[in-house]
Amino acid sequence: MSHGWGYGPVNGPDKWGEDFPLANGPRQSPINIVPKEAKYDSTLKPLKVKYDPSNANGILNNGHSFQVDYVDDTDSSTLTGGPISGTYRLKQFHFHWGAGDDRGSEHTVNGIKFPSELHLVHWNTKYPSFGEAASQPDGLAVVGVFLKIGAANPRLQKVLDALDAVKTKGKQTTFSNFDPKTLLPASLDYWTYDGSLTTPPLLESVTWIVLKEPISVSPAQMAKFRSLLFTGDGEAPCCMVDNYRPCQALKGRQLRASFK
Ligand SMILES: NS(=O)(=O)c1ccc(C(=O)NCc2cccc(O)c2)cc1
Ligand SMILES: [Zn+2]
Repeated sequence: MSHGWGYGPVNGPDKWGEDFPLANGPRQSPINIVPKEAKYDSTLKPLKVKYDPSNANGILNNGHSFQVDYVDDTDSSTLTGGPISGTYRLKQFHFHWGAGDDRGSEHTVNGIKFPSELHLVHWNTKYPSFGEAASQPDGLAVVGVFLKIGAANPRLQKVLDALDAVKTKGKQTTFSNFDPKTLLPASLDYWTYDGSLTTPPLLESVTWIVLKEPISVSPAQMAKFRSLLFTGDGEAPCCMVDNYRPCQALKGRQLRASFK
């Protein structure tokens, strides 16, 4: 692709392999989760999430999604336990979503797509930085949370209210004092497998931790996600929707469950 990657017919997931050969690698994400094929692993520990709301450090439209960034120069917002060893620091969270409620998530369950999926991105502090960690097989841990259409989710509202200020690619604004733990469902039961970033550079450095229980989102709240643009100011506007990669082959990987 001569132009940047995206989700359109010319630069979308089917074309990413031209510039990013890892697209056809052995541990690509997302995958279809088949609960009956997951192996319960009693040695998996409970997830331990400790976030400091004061680490929230802005919200950005990066042209592919929007993300809320966190200050990650200390261990004040971390993920430990679960399938990972050591301490992983929260770097950012973002979402993927569809043009309609019938699609939008990256992972699927028994082939079912959810309207959206939240990703909380963490990096292993055994490495000096996110960039370094992103190139290591145990460098990143992403917690995935499905969003399901239902009652409006008050926990999402502060994020949604900030979207008007980041409508177009490259726009960013202040975003402070937000604890992403409030976005998690009651149960932290999870599936886990070894995978990759779901966008270029598709690095195979992610321990995926996908929560079984979804959180709710209302149709009106989904409309707020869909009000964003892939395009920058002055460009022909293109709605930011369907920013999800299709499921990739399991290629012999084992999917484990933290619950029976
Ligand atoms: N959708 S995802 O959670 O798999 C995901 C998380 C983070 C990123 C990301 O940070 N991309 C930019 C990047 C990647 C590697 C090294 C870098 O310095 C920056 C991409 C996808
Ligand atoms: Zn993501």
